[in-house]
Amino acid sequence: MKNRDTLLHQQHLAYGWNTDWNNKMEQMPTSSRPLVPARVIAQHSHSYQIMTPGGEHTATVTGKYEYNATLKSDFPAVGDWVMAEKLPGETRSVIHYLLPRQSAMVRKAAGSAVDDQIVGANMDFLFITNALNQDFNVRKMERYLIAAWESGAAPVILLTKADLCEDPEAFAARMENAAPGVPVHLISALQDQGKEQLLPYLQPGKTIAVTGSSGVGKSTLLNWLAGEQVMDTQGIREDDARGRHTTTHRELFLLPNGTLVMDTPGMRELQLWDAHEGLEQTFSDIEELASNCRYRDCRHEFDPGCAVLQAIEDGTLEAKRLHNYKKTARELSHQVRKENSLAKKANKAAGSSTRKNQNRTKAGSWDME
Ligand SMILES: Nc1nc2c(ncn2[C@@H]2O[C@H](COP(=O)(O)OP(=O)(O)OP(=O)(O)O)[C@@H](O)[C@H]2O)c(=O)[nH]1
Ligand SMILES: [Zn+2]
Repeated sequence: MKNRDTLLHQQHLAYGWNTDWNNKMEQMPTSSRPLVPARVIAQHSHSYQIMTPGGEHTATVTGKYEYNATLKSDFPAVGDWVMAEKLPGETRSVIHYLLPRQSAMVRKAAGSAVDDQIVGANMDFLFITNALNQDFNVRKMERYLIAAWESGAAPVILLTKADLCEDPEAFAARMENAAPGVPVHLISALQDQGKEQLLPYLQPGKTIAVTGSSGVGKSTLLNWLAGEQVMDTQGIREDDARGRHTTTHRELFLLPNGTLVMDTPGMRELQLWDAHEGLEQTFSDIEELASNCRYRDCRHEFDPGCAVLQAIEDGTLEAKRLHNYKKTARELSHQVRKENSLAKKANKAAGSSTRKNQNRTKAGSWDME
């Protein structure tokens, strides 16, 4: 029995617990309850799967947690570390509070400035995938990059299905231009090519989220990295048509080498909102040039002494890239205005019920009393 406990304890440690998390836990208010740290590995509509020192448990949040939560993002999400209490004699736990997130992918609920949802938390790396077929789209990748920079995780671009492309290097070069400072890797899961480039990310205890549009090969990639079938792929779904794939639903997997990988939804569902920091990082080449424009509020249009236009003239910057930058900046500003006015309307309608929101504590800093 002793052995088994030790093993499970190690298994828990393998889910990414480290001294940083231990410090965060120690900064939390003390509790008289026997709380242990656990990591959320799947989210269902009313419950979670969590990995505790005693193995995998089903869990729900306490009533007090629910009462204090005002935003969707206050609730645990896949990848979160929570403090949980085991229910006696059961493989079930209750979640008392959340440890402050180190990084988070946020999905804005459409039409609401305040109600955002976390689609993945505490990732170290974000693999942004794009397939080297008709799917290849620089502009789409720029949007993913903005979200990635906003999340706090380090973005890595994977160009998948390299076997389908005549000149993959040319596409890689285009992507590198569009993603300054972001590593770009060419891979083919089907032909087992390029895995060695991913080894620096595949470290024990590190968490990698994989994102990208449907069909780019995310599931195939995860299975390839795992060296076994951990995800259903589209090819397989087609074979067993009538919903026979009712395997237990998991969103955070432990690879045999100790790396954690997370499956996240595509960006179609991820609205960009108030992402100006991410915009600046995604277009850091333009931001850097702009710092040399004569006027601080240069619009890079017809302005004299514009370093950005000069770079286009010199051929060191693609005109298309400036075009994308401006277009995205406009979209973001438009989105912010739209959401703000919707939020104002919602606030008016809600009246006094928003008072609770103003008093709420920040996500991750739950008061234990
Ligand atoms: N030629 C080629 N095809 C691939 C490769 N990787 C995946 N595919 C194929 O692309 C299709 C989609 O792959 P999936 O892994 O299911 O894609 P996904 O991104 O997980 O799709 P969703 O689950 O819809 O998000 C399947 O038919 C795979 O066999 C690759 O490296 N080369
Ligand atoms: Zn300028």
